[in-house]
Amino acid sequence: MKLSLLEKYDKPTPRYTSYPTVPYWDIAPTQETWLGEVSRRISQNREISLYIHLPFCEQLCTYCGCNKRITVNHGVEIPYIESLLREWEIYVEQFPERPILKELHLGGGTPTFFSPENLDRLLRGICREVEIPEDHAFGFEAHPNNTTEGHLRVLRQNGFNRISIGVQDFSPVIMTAINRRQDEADIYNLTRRAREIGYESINYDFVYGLPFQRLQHIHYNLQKLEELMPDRVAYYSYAHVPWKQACQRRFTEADIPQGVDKRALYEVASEGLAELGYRGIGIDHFALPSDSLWKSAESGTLHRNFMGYTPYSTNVLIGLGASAISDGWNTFVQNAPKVEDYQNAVSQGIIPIYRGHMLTDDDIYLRHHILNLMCRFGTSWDKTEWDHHPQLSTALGRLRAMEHDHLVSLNGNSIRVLPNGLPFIRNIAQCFDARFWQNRPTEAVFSKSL
Ligand SMILES: C=Cc1c2[nH]c(c1C)Cc1[nH]c(c(CCC(=O)O)c1C)Cc1[nH]c(c(C)c1CCC(=O)O)Cc1[nH]c(c(C)c1C=C)C2
Ligand SMILES: C[C@H]1O[C@@H](n2cnc3c(N)ncnc32)[C@H](O)[C@@H]1O
Ligand code: MET
Ligand code: SF4
Repeated sequence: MKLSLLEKYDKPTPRYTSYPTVPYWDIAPTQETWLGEVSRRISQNREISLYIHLPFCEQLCTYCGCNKRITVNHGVEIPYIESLLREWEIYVEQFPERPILKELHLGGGTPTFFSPENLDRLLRGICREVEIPEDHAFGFEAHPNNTTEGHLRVLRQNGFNRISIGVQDFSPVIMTAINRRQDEADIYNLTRRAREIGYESINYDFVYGLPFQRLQHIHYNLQKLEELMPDRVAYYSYAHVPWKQACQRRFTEADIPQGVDKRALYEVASEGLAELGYRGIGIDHFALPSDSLWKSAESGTLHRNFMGYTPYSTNVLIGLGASAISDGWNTFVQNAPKVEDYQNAVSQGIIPIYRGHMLTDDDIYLRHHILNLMCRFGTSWDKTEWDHHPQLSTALGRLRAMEHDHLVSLNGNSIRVLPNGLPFIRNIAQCFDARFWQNRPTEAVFSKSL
């Protein structure tokens, strides 16, 4: 990659898991409005997705950008499960019909911090109220150092067919640098057992740009990938957001690969993955051609929400738990991030809406183009849009500079991302982010785009 391009575009940029992005949300709906909206959408179409946030971890990984709570006290498990079930009950009381649960994701923190028995109790409580279709995608984030045979079995019995293993990097020196205890043998065993028990899709999460990470570490990861061949791989760019995550302040900037050095890590990883037969999907995702994510990318039905890329686009995504985000297509809400605040509110029958947003017609219009760019690397419009959406010509004005840099090609009524532009897809999508350009942040909010 040319240094000049990298210097020009490697700026703080949203990841576009939503539009508008979270810092630009304005007015949250009331609980009544939100539940009314959920109910209205389910009466149109019963398919829903569910995200459950399980925030506890025993040990703090210093690179981590997620909402987590570190504790070794497992006494927190049962009260937290009770809160989740209570929150679910608030939703269930409002459902006009029995929803069809198409997608279920347990994220964290560390879902496998919870005992298999407690997870079983949670899932039975959830699934009692829904229909589960034959073609469903239930997955969980598994920490290799504490996922047991018991977890694999109990989750499989509850319909789970996907597992996402947090590998991050195979090299012990990198694990030490980020204060993460994890054994290569655990990843091997977990992968093998998950296959034997019947999980259909195994994903590995990796991160590039971690402190002290060099090309040799990426090559080592590729060697392990060749042996283990998970169905999917996510290779995330390390999001360095020390203003938000105090734990990241333990790294000095000099320890963290940046600029061309960081970019080279990704390029070696993605070339290596291609040689192993993986296909790139959107940003930072790869899948074998047999995997549903690749099939949906091929057929143009790929979708992106708060959980990242997904083959499904359901009517409503409900997020349960501290900090969880719900997406009702025209309305977003996020729960209180602090565990205590979340639990106190729920115990009083209140969904702790911490912030949210009701999309305007302009937001909905611009999101359409941003989703097309993030999922399909191009977007188009028809003539009438010019008259009704003045933001279109403003966005195209911004894209001309990128055309000059051979990142995109603009034709009468469409744009297409060129191969040179793929690394800059977040920057390209940002041309349509009217809220960003109207009110550019004066302080650090987003991680850098590369
Ligand atoms: C599957 C688990 C989730 C991951 N992220 C989210 C979930 C539910 C939710 C989420 N992630 C971000 C936002 C901010 C809003 C937005 O960009 O639209 C939300 C609501 C972005 C984000 N994610 C991470 C960081 C440090 C940030 C903020 C800074 C930035 O814009 O980059 C960390 C992180 N979490 C997840 C991933 C894959 C990841 C980093 C690559 C999972
Ligand atoms: C859910 C997944 O999010 C990724 N993840 C967690 N924190 C960060 C960060 N700061 N930057 C990039 N990726 C991160 C890990 O790969 C984890 O497995
Ligand atoms: N906590 C688990 C891990 O680190 C899941 C991914 S990080 C949210 O492996
Ligand atoms: S990376 Fe996973 S285990 Fe580590 S602190 Fe973050 S959520 Fe917890």
